[in-house]
Amino acid sequence: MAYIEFNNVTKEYKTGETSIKALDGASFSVEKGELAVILGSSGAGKTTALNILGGMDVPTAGEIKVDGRDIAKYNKKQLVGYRRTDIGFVFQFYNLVPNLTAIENVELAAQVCRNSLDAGEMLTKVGLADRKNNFPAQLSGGEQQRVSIARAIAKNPKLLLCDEPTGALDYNTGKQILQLLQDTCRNDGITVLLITHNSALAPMADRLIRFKSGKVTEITCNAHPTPIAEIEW
Ligand SMILES: Nc1ncnc2c1ncn2[C@@H]1O[C@H](COP(=O)(O)OP(=O)(O)OP(=O)(O)O)[C@@H](O)[C@H]1O
Repeated sequence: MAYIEFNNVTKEYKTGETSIKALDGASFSVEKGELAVILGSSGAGKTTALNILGGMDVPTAGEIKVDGRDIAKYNKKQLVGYRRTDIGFVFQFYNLVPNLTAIENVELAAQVCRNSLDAGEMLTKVGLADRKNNFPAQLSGGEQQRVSIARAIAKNPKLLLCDEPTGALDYNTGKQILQLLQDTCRNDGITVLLITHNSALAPMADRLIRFKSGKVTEITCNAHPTPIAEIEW
């Protein structure tokens, strides 16, 4: 059994008479320690799949196994615990607490986890040791995203889920962030799932998962992923 098993998952949103199938029998798996890139056009169901995998949303039907446990069967309390301890999120717009410093933002996340890692060490890892006492407004977009990655990995999560993490960044800054995510996966053994619109990033993946109209239309495994530094777009 794979580390992540997303089996025949459906998510239907009903508003009045109309219903939208954001996911329509989507299936994929990811092995432990892999970097999986999720590609697909707008509205294909990528964010819905990631949110369900992260315990932020629940499926209408289907099975979602993470490390052998079916999280689709979790009750609300179990989902809170799962989100808190097992999942690190990185979003397009950082979502840092504005009136806390960089290190306080990382500590805040680490405090709620049992096996959390040292906040200062995580900021050093993402190259921000000398900016730890700055507030988010004093940091550039790329630096804020580094803090949000430090915050996510300080939880020592099973999965690092990244939804368009470079969507708000320029080319070079975005590339540095992708390098950091690739290094985190390689050096720390964290399983990383990364949503992007940029199909040029496909070669950086151990596994490429393509979504279309709520379904997974293609899964490709790559034995020799390309270092992000060698990818141009
Ligand atoms: N809460 C919701 N209520 C109703 N429809 C929703 C809701 N969330 C998502 N949808 C719909 O489900 C479909 C899939 O959305 P989703 O955000 O997962 O796509 P996506 O592939 O992540 O798109 P994008 O790349 O633009 O972020 C879309 O048609 C969207 O409008």
